[in-house]
Amino acid sequence: MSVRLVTCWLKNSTLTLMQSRIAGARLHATYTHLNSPPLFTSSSPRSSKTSTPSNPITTSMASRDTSNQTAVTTAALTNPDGTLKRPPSAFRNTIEKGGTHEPEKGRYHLYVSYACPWATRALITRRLKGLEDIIGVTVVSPRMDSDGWPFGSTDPFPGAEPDPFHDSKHVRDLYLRSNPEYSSRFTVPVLWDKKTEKVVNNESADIVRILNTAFNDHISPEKAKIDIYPEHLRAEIDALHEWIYPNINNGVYRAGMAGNQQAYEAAVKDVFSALDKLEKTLEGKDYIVGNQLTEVDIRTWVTAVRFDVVYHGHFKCNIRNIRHGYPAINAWMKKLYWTNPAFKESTDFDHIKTHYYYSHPHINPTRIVPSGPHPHIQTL
Ligand SMILES: N[C@@H](CCC(=O)N[C@@H](CS)C(=O)NCC(=O)O)C(=O)O
Repeated sequence: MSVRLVTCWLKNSTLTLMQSRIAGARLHATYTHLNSPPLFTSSSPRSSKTSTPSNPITTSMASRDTSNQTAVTTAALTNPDGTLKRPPSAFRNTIEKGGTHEPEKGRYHLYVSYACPWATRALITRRLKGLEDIIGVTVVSPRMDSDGWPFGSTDPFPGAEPDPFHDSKHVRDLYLRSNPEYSSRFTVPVLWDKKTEKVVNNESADIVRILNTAFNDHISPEKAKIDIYPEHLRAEIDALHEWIYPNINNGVYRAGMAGNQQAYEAAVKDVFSALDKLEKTLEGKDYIVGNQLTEVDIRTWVTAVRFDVVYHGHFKCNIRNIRHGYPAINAWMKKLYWTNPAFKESTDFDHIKTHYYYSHPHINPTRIVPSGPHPHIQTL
């Protein structure tokens, strides 16, 4: 029997498809990998024609747009040495005035899963910037099947919705509508252009920055003023992404998806060393950088909020938990949840727990979703 396992992992510039073969009780995985260059560093080359300081999404994204679309034809799980591998995101276009995708009210749509930390980055940013009337959202079922993320019409699950515009059964149908030749992973989030029927971008790190600035002329001055990647903090933000992404955001996946003991132990060590460092960074502070909410908070928070609930158990990141082991991280995480509706309203623990425990049968073959732990963040 051949089973395609898909998981929820990424880098700010990568995505993951796992395809593995289960023969009897044995699981054999084949892996491919493509490295993706880091995005949006302060020193990234930019096109002076299309890039402005306030819009860090560049034409270099567009020029990379199709380069990897057909490059990954088999799924990646781990390398021969047991470490996690992942291919890069394929659609890297932007929304900008004068570009292929112009900022327009009602033209764009986000397809997300509440379970996915990368999709949740986009949801939080949309809410934070007050883009609810500008960009629609559709939430898929958290239970991935052999065709990937199903819409609510295919897999009725509380909170899961049908595709409002097409007869899509799965998110993959959108990708194939956009590009029938597409042969890589069918990941969320997807930023969709209803006018051109194309995926604009499927990389959450890009989408967060697109939403940060592209629609500023369409929202209230108050919301337009919110800038989560401010010029004066960019170097610091970029430097934080350099260690938070590999060791925390992707670190938990490196631990959970490790193919052997050695790879697992190395990953877990990285996770907890980085959490120790983050704890020190957050002591006495409400935000990770400076005195204001930035994209680093958003990108780190989506992992932190899943930590005790799924990464501690399902991904075996169980040296400490956030609740008891990291008071400063815990306080920062809870404060954002309870004081900023963008965070709480983008979080659904039922979708989160169901997705992880259901969708990785190589880790949890019974697909039983554990009763605990209760998401402690819900208690003040
Ligand atoms: N590059 C993406 C990666 C997103 C990603 O890996 N999403 C996972 C869910 S958390 C997914 O959709 N996986 C499906 C698959 O691998 O086929 C991003 O950051 O936006």
